[in-house]
Amino acid sequence: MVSAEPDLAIRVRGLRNSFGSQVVHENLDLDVRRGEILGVVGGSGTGKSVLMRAILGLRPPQAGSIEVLGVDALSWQARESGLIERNTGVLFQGGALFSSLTVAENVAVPLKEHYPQLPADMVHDLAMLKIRMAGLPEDAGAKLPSQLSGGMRKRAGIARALALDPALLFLDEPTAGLDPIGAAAFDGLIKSLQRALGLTVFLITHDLDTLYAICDRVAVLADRRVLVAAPLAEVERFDHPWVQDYFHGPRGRAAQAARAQEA
Ligand SMILES: Nc1ncnc2c1ncn2[C@@H]1O[C@H](COP(=O)(O)OP(=O)(O)OP(=O)(O)O)[C@@H](O)[C@H]1O
Repeated sequence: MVSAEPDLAIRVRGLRNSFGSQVVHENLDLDVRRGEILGVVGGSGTGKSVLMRAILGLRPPQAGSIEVLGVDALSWQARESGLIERNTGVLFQGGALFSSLTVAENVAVPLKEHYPQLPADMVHDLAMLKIRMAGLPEDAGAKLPSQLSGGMRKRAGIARALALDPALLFLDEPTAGLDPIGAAAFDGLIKSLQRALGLTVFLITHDLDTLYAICDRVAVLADRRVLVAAPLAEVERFDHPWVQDYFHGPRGRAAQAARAQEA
């Protein structure tokens, strides 16, 4: 069960995922290093979310191996022990908060599930701490998700993802639907949390600004596998039509120019 590569937070080898006759991944390999923010990009339908769900153990693959924090994620021991679940926080697309619970109650859900013996006032205090860490005002805790703006709902989702003090954070298109200023602020939050807490972050995004602002490396999904996983400068030079369109099309050029101006 102990990994031969302790600097890797996630190690995927030979992954195959399919739905009926549709093969989404074939022989896919990916490494995520401890303490990095890895941006995961690719065209729509290339299987970014399916990959995240496989790593999280939500949908077993047809073939391949997945190690998370040195543990074989596909083994029954990993599933039974809840070890990976306790060490991972997830922000799904749209936030996936319970609409009938307040923000504080939402953040308390994983705490109550994993630590049922914790006294209620301690659960509440911990939930409020995570809410503040996510950059929300104190009074957001008592509100329902429907009473928050889209950006605040995403912060509430981050607060819940941090509830169990995870080592790994999974974010599925965290800035989708945010205005550029809100998106930049959210990028800043992810980066500062990653630094302060030493998190490893697996970040699915279509947002070029996010890639340039906070990602240490970028993995590109295409042709059913990870084409390249490397620092941006290297990925930009990768010879593949999708990569060239994405990074050197009008939006890619704009994101690069914005970065150059800030530097
Ligand atoms: N439960 C499912 N049943 C059948 N097909 C599915 C299922 N989940 C995903 N797929 C298919 O797998 C492929 C990859 O889906 P996925 O959601 O991972 O793409 P994605 O890269 O995250 O796309 P997007 O950028 O649009 O969110 C798609 O063709 C999708 O239709």
